[in-house]
Amino acid sequence: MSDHQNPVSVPVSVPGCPYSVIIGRGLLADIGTRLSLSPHTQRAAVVASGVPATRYAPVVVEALRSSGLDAELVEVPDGEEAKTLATVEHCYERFAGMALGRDDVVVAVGGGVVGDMAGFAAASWHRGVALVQVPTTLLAQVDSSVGGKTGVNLPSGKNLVGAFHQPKAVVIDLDTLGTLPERDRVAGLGEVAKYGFISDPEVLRILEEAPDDAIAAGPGVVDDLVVRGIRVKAAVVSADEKEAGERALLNYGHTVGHAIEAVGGYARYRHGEAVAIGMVFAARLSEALGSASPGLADRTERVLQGLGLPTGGVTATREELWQYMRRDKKARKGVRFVVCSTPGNARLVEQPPEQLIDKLLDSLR
Ligand SMILES: NC(=O)c1ccc[n+]([C@@H]2O[C@H](COP(=O)([O-])OP(=O)(O)OC[C@H]3O[C@@H](n4cnc5c(N)ncnc54)[C@H](O)[C@@H]3O)[C@@H](O)[C@H]2O)c1
Ligand SMILES: O=C(O)C(=O)C[C@@H](O)[C@H](O)[C@H](O)COP(=O)(O)O
Ligand SMILES: [Zn+2]
Repeated sequence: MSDHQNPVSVPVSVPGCPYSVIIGRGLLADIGTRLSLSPHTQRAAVVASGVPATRYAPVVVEALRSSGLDAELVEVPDGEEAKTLATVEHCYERFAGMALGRDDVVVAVGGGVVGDMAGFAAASWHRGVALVQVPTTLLAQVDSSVGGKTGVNLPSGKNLVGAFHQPKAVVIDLDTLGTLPERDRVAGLGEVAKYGFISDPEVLRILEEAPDDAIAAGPGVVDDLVVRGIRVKAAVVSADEKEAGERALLNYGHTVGHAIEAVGGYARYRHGEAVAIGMVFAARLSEALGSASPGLADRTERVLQGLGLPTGGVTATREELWQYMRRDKKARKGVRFVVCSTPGNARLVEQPPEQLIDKLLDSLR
């Protein structure tokens, strides 16, 4: 589908700050030529952790230096437990040390954790500097790098602090998936499957027909899945940047998923795994409310299990889960959930009966 000669470009038409998502292979070595930064940009803080900090961020730093920028690696602690204000503060201190100014740029190289955390650092440093996303996990390539949701977790809940801050560009180099461990490839497929339930049923067909190819994440099936996912995400955020309506559908499976992550201290589950369990809950809720025809929940479990994603085994009590679900950012008078009627069609429901929610939470054990 795409290589460094012919990358695919998907436009994100957010009013006032449109940008492109460039998807291809071998894109990092000349990334500097792919970004249209301000002519006043002098410095770039390249934020990364873990394997991307040693393997991909140095390539990005070198490429930006070749383009004339004063680029520095800002290494941060790795993993969901490090998606905190303390890590953001560490970034601020490094930005201060390199005199990162208003015309300069933050480049996030890594998974969704680094993208969200460094994105929030960019949104708040000097009240907002330019951001470029270079996602290196499947989850970040198909979801988190696009749309401008940035932020960090608190012990009291997931992504409770943050800002909408759109990137200037997103550069997806699919070759980086070659070093991604299987657990993270599979977790990313949780968000891929989500697009099948809320918008593009063809995604589910692909996951059902070729689960092993999807898990392998080699060239071919995964390229198609990333482009399909990004097209859905770009269309949704272009229509509803700040989640006044339709964007909430991207939260399918997340009300329970985020609660499961938080109860586990952000250490037990990958985000995509927790969302998978949350989608089983959402499908059962959809059926129980008569919003979906019978069979949706069974199909959900089959697809997710076929990919090696968890569909139950939750040890948290319903009281623990409620504590976090009540703080969900979609909540109004009460907790709101995204339900699915048929694959490709989803909507929000207000405050389903608490007894029903309790019964369905128990069913996730
Ligand atoms: N902003 C959004 O719209 C949005 C959307 C979905 C998810 N998220 C957030 O994304 C986060 C989850 O992201 P994630 O699943 O990418 O996890 P992650 O960022 O923790 O990455 C998982 C692990 O993979 C490593 N890694 C990254 N790229 C690698 C590579 N190419 N090779 C080897 N190792 C690599 C990381 O260092 C990390 O150890 C959650 O915090 C979630 O809330 C945000
Ligand atoms: O982009 C969105 O909007 C999403 O909801 C995408 C989700 O996959 C993602 O996990 C997001 O960070 C959740 O947002 P939140 O507002 O519930 O924290
Ligand atoms: Zn998500």
